[in-house]
Amino acid sequence: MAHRVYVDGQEGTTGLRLFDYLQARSDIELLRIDSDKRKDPAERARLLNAADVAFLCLPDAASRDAAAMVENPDTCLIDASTAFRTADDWVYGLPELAPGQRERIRASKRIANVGCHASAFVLLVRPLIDAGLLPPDYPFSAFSLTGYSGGGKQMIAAYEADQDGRLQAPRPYAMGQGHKHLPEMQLHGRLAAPPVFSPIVGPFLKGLSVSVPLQLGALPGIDAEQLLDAYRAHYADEPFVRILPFADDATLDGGAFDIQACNDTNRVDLVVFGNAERLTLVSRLDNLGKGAAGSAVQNMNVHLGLEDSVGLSV
Ligand SMILES: NC(=O)C1=CN([C@@H]2O[C@H](COP(=O)(O)OP(=O)(O)OC[C@H]3O[C@@H](n4cnc5c(N)ncnc54)[C@H](OP(=O)(O)O)[C@@H]3O)[C@@H](O)[C@H]2O)C=CC1
Ligand SMILES: CC(=O)N[C@@H](CCC(=O)OP(=O)(O)O)C(=O)O
Repeated sequence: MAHRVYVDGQEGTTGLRLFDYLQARSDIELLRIDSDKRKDPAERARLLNAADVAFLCLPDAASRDAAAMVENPDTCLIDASTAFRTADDWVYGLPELAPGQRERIRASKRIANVGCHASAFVLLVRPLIDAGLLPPDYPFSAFSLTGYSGGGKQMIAAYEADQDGRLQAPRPYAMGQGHKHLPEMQLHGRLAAPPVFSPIVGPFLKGLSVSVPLQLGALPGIDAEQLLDAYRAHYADEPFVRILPFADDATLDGGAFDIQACNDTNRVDLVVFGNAERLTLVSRLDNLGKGAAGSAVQNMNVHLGLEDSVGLSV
């Protein structure tokens, strides 16, 4: 029998992308809300409680309201917002996080999907901390370059309407160190303190890359190959994680890193750049794919006991 699936927020950026993934599947029965009722609490509550899996593709406050509407103990919620990513009674929706995470996602009815910047950061640092190669109190920092679809419908509209070209240069933001992904970066990265985090939005739709610089002088005995070995061991059986060989930037992607190379896939690429003194750990993913809707589908697959990759591309 098909799994009944409802997308609350079906006309938003993440919701539309999820629809693309789900519509094509014969094992899914999509429960649709009439467009003019999409903010009607009674209709939303009816569909949320009729679903086996309900995706919340909503702003944080609306996600909290939606979660409170669910009375059916069999409804599994997969929330795309920031609302529950560090909550004790929700499971972090990153199957690759650590041993046992897939089983936790399978067993839980409350799955908090990842933040796009946060997942790209956590996938880089967590295996190295778990392997004892980086200390949790290392003074971490990270840059993230992202496409404007990460800001949802309003930011997409602003970029599409940019008549005077003011948005055509990259724009750093959240410089006051209050970005909403910092708590999940710290908790799920297992860091002693939040990183210094510098996101930058650029004039392209999608694609995201996080860079984490490392000063090897502060990490005696550590080199790039050890870090790559730890990635290879940790991600050995992961269908969506690709470890690139140690790189100098003159050889990869024709001389400049292509942060859109994972677009339209659910893949994340990890690469280590640098020399014997200084390294940069770099990840890239599609912020709407592995950073949002693709990852939400992967979590649903895991929860339902299916192969991670059903309906997703690498
Ligand atoms: N875009 C991205 O790359 C990522 C987004 N996310 C998260 O996913 C969630 C959705 O983001 P995104 O799709 O980008 O946002 P959008 O603004 O594009 O879409 C949000 C949708 O939610 C609807 N909505 C708002 N309030 C309510 C309500 N009270 N009841 C029902 N529907 C409501 C909106 O309705 P209307 O159509 O009327 O505007 C809109 O369709 C957010 O929490 C975001 O932080 C997570 C990872 C990445
Ligand atoms: C360009 C841009 O604004 N991007 C968003 C991140 C989008 C994302 O990951 O979504 P969550 O809000 O669910 O965490 C930001 O940095 O806030």
